[in-house]
Amino acid sequence: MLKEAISYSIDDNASVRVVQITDPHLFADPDAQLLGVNTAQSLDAVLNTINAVHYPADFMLATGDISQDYSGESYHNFVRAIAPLELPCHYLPGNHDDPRIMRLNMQGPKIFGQRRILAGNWQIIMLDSTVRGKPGGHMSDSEIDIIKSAVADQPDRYTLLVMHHNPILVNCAWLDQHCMDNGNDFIKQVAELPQVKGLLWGHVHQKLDQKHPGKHGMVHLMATPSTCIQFKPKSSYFALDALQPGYRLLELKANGTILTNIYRVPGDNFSPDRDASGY
Ligand SMILES: Nc1ncnc2c1ncn2[C@@H]1O[C@@H]2COP(=O)(O)O[C@H]2[C@H]1O
Ligand SMILES: [Fe+2]
Repeated sequence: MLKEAISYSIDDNASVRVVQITDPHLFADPDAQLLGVNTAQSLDAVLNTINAVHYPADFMLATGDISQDYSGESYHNFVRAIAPLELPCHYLPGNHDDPRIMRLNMQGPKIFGQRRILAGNWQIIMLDSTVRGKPGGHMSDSEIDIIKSAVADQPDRYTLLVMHHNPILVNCAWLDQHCMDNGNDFIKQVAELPQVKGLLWGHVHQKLDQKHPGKHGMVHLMATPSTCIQFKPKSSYFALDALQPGYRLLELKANGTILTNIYRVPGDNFSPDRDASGY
């Protein structure tokens, strides 16, 4: 595993620029909807918005729940949808992805499932927080071992840890039951590593930007809106938000700091069924 890293030739004193999209929940059927939103069309709208802002990204991170129906075709639809951006795409599984079907079908010259990305002064580690058959997550000891050996292998690189599930609660009781169930312990362990500068995830279909006091400085904690339906923040029961689909841009600077923000599709073309009680 460790040797399987994808390297980008980016100068050590240059920033690494990343686009993150997450939770597209695609179907084999391009006309299918999730709670009233055509997820293929909302993904296209996000990708068109990313294209329009001409962010000089080096690569894209796709952080899970690529599929909603576990079909191989849904992954082919994803690969086809992102092709016009001509960006390398690194992916990891969410609770709605079957890792085997995902690996088999997320195929293309610029599609990567490798665990490690080396770029500029940074190492990005793609983690699997899924628990087979469950919506909630867990960061296993073997995943934490991957982090520790990757950091030991590249001790002079700043490190961004990327995963699907939220390691901290988002104050939505209905949703927090599906969090990473050992998130506190996970954060405690990785905050001990001076190289770790940020944790990035999806799953909660809403924006979150917090700082966690690590042993060697603040660690960014970042969640990114879905490219389809949005969950209403701080709602104890299942509730959708009228906010539009979104994505995140990150600039991983050569000095280890992270500049980042989330952005949303303009207009209000995507309004979900607000009476929906779940899926
Ligand atoms: N009404 C609900 N109550 C609890 N969980 C739900 C509800 N609706 C959907 N979910 C689950 O919560 C998960 C959160 O986001 P996911 O897209 O991973 O998949 C979702 C479903 O598995
Ligand atoms: Fe999810």
